[in-house]
Amino acid sequence: MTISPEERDAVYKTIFSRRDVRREFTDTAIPDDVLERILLAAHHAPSVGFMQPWDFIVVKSATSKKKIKQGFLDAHAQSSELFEGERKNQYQALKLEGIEEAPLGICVTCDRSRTGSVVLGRTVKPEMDLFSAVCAVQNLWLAARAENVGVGWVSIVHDNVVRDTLNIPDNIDIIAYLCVGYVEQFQTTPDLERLGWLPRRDAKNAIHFETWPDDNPL
Ligand SMILES: Cc1cc2c(cc1C)N(C[C@H](O)[C@H](O)[C@H](O)COP(=O)(O)O)c1[nH]c(=O)[nH]c(=O)c1N2
Repeated sequence: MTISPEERDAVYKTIFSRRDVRREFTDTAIPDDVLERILLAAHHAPSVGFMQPWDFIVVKSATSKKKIKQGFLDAHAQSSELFEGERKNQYQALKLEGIEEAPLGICVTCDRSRTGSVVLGRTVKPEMDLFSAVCAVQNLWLAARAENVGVGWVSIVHDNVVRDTLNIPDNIDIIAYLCVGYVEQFQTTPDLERLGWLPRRDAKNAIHFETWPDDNPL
């Protein structure tokens, strides 16, 4: 199957216009067929040894969202102590989640023992199963963008809060808590760039040939 130039352009458009969404969610419900397509795309991610270690927990209840939001507030307060001076003020002014505004939460997990202890491709790099679950997150994020649905990743919550709220067993790793919903708009630049937290690194400084450069520019 060949991808036509128009289809290729749509893929790049999706990649470059994907954003982490934290504030622009609307309450419009996501139709079941749209959610199914997004989750099916996530489920078709590559995975080490084809172990497909992920599960997706769709969270709709206001009670669960409230608990996770409280977990965010606690972790955020702790995190802000790690920044100093003006940087701390800047950190505290950022909106870094849309847990209660988003109509859906999706928790992505990883079952590291799903297909037994020896996994093709994981034998010398044990973290490959976790990376596979992250590939599922990226598929989900891009498929959502193609459906004009926004996604925001919230990692400023301790795992135990998400685990207790969603009844996730101890042997299952928590990879991501995602806020998902239709949005008023997708920003053209990342919020952290637009608000002066960090600039986008020049792509040409990230791409090297043959060896690690002597002087690796930012
Ligand atoms: C693993 C991981 C974890 C997080 C994120 C991303 C990833 C990949 N990001 C989103 C992140 O800030 C964002 O992707 C970058 O700022 C780039 O912006 P765009 O995604 O291009 O809009 C994120 N954003 C946020 O507001 N709160 C968070 O807790 C996190 N956590």
